[in-house]
Amino acid sequence: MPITILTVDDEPVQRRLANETLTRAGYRVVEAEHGEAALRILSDESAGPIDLVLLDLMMPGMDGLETLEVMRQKEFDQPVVVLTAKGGMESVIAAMRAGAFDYVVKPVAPERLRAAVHDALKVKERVETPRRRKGSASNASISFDNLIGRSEAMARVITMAKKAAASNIPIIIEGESGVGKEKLARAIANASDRARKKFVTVNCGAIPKDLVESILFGHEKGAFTGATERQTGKFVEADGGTLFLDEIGDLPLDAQVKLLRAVQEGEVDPVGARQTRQVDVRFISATHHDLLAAVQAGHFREDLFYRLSVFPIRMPPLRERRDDIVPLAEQFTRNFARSENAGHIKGIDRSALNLLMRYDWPGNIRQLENTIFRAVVLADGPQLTQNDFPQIATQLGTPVAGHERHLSDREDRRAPTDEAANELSGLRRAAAALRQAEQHPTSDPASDALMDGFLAALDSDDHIRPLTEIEEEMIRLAIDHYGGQMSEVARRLGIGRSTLYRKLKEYGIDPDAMREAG
Ligand SMILES: Nc1ncnc2c1ncn2[C@@H]1O[C@H](COP(=O)(O)OP(=O)(O)OP(=O)(O)O)[C@@H](O)[C@H]1O
Repeated sequence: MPITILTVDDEPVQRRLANETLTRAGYRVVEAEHGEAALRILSDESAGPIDLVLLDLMMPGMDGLETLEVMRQKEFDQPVVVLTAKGGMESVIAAMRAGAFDYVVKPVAPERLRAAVHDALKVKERVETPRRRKGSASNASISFDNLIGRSEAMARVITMAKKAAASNIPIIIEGESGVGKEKLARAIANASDRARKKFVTVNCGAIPKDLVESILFGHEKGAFTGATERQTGKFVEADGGTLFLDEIGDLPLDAQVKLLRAVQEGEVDPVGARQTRQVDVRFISATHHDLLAAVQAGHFREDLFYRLSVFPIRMPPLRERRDDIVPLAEQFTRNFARSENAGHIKGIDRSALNLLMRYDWPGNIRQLENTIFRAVVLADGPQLTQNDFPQIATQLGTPVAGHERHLSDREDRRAPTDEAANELSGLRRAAAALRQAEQHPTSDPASDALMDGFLAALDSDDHIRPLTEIEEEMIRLAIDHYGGQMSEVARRLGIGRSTLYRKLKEYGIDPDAMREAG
């Protein structure tokens, strides 16, 4: 079966252009003229599997972003490349946040489209290969020693978790999705005296409501229609070991009653069984909800809450422990370079690390891990650089610089594309950035220049800017770029530290204030 791409665009001419390029590259193409039609095709099994979706963002009715969001809710996990008109950066950023793999600007240059599709399919294929992605240590070897936690916040979490590991008290780990709650739970279990016993996980949010009891507590053969075999519940499975109740806040109220009994008495009643069964289980629960608020709203039983949260541990999101970003990124790079046979990648450079440090990571460590995976699979050079993170660069407002470079790595530079021909030159772009800053007086032109990682050479009237202004901006840029490490700043600028400090005074630059404003 050839690889199939679904192109979704309300404009027939655009569809035809994209289809020609894709068909010529050997793909099978299926078309939809709006979001609803695309979702119908994705749900229709007789239409055959769809490997990738090329999605226009601007469409009447359900637009591209809405379509992407519904796709993700319905768990259609095909990579999505979005199409945008020039100037549609806001919706591109939103689409990237919603999980789009890449974007291409209309009019679409054939090489650019082919490169985006090729890259997306390459990452998809690697994700789907059965061999386990080794970004992290395997479950059995997870210990406090291989948990990365250089930040103070994470060091506190680990100290608390070590204390909890020594006892048998129920622990609840609170934190956003992807912060590492399960990983911490495993480290606790592996450091406890139950280390050699089972660690059983239940995702309470993923169990269908009418199966919760049977999955947790088990059932006898014939206990209900469809119970053709006896099933040992998760509690019995974990007997003697640790039971990890993930997303505990999603447990339905009636299952909470039974859970309370199991926690209090150490007894479970398999569905349809005549006798109760004693179990010896250590509980670690996790939630991304505010469980106390759920108690107050009547969605979670107060008695169960107090039982489970004897020892609460709050895991801060990655954006509150930025010191962990660099060691995590370095470790993921090393591990993926090994597991993905990308031995040519020796590490990750400063420019990339600086970019990753500036991003907020709404999907936390899991998102960072996936981002590095994608970069390792696609990078050609010996080091990952900021150009290998076009998605992050786009969301940070540096799309052109990041993306353009990303393109040029893959395109024939001798044959300028329509898109390349339409790009503004560096100088013009710098002037445009400055003009934009003028139109939004709250934003400071210098910091805009910092954001974009380049210095504007022209002012709003297209005249060359004075050297002193550029020097001041360059110093600010360097402080930002090297995270406030002043000896590095001086070295890179090619001046002595005392000259640097004199200039800071002259321009009224306060590196500490800059760092805090971060
Ligand atoms: N300290 C760490 N060092 C290295 N890798 C980590 C660390 N914490 C988490 N990870 C990795 O990040 C990913 C997400 O971690 P984990 O599944 O534990 O998060 P979670 O908070 O339980 O997520 P969810 O709430 O979505 O279930 C995993 O692949 C895990 O191996």
